[in-house]
Amino acid sequence: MHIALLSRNRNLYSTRRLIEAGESRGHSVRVVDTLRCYMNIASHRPSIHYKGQELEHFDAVIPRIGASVTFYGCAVLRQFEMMGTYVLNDSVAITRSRDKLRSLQLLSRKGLGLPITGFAHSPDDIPDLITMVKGAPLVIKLLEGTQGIGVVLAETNQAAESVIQAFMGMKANIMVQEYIKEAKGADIRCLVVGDKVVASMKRQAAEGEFRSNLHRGGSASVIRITPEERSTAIRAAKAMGLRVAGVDLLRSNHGPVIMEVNSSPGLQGIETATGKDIAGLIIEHLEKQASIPRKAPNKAPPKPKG
Ligand SMILES: Nc1ncnc2c1ncn2[C@@H]1O[C@H](COP(=O)(O)OP(=O)(O)OP(=O)(O)O)[C@@H](O)[C@H]1O
Ligand SMILES: [Mg+2]
Ligand SMILES: [Mg+2]
Repeated sequence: MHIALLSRNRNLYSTRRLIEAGESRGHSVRVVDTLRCYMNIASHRPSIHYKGQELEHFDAVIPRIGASVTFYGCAVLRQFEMMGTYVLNDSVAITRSRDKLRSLQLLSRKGLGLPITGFAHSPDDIPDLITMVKGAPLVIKLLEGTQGIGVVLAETNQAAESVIQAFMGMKANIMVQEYIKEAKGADIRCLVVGDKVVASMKRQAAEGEFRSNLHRGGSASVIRITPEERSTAIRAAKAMGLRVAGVDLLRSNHGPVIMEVNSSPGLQGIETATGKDIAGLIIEHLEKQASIPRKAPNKAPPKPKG
């Protein structure tokens, strides 16, 4: 296969590993810088231009689209879809995954477990909002946050109220969530490829910290997940329409609850923690999927609603 790897930087761990895995399985892999793609969208024959030339035909595209380039990256990916190219995760699913509220609403509709989560616009509704998520301690999250930045634990209702007021005053979009105390600062990352969890790891927050993000000093280790956790992760990826996803779960008293679903999950942490060749498994999945004949080149497979 000739594979396009949409990525801003070929030196990133995940990008390097996917090139390595693709080439070692006999494929050619070209790194295409997402932000250097441009296109004439009104053309009868959709195509993509790149650094002065038309891009060649690819059998498959692996999108690695960072949160800061979601909008442009998804437009580029959509163009590949219009050209009939097989994409590992499609643009609609990636767009959906980048909106935390929309994702949680969709997962809730599918009956998946979530922490009690609320959101509101008006400062007048703050006290009610706090009651709705069962009061402090509670977690307040910026919808656009990443790497644990913008995630705050409020220990009292009073603290919660002032933090929410402050965020609202800054016109920041937030959600308020029940604090899953029993998770004890740990979360579980399940890496889903196709309809399987191919690897999972536990991330434990550093001493005195409740956020388990590796960027916040958390540490990763291998973990055995329960059948319920496994099926929750698979159902979550499916609900989002993602073929490859990083599903983050918390172990709560009422079973696994989903925190978020990532559409470009990093490979470094999970490959290091588990010693598994995840990049290889992704390429293997791509080989199987891209070879399935698709009916109309311009039509993407059916997608879940929302
Ligand atoms: N409701 C909650 N109860 C307990 N701990 C939580 C809760 N929400 C978040 N956390 C902790 O805070 C960490 C960061 O939260 P979250 O993953 O939602 O945001 P983020 O990491 O900033 O977003 P992203 O993963 O997209 O970069 C989680 O990994 C988890 O350890
Ligand atoms: Mg997170
Ligand atoms: Mg995320």
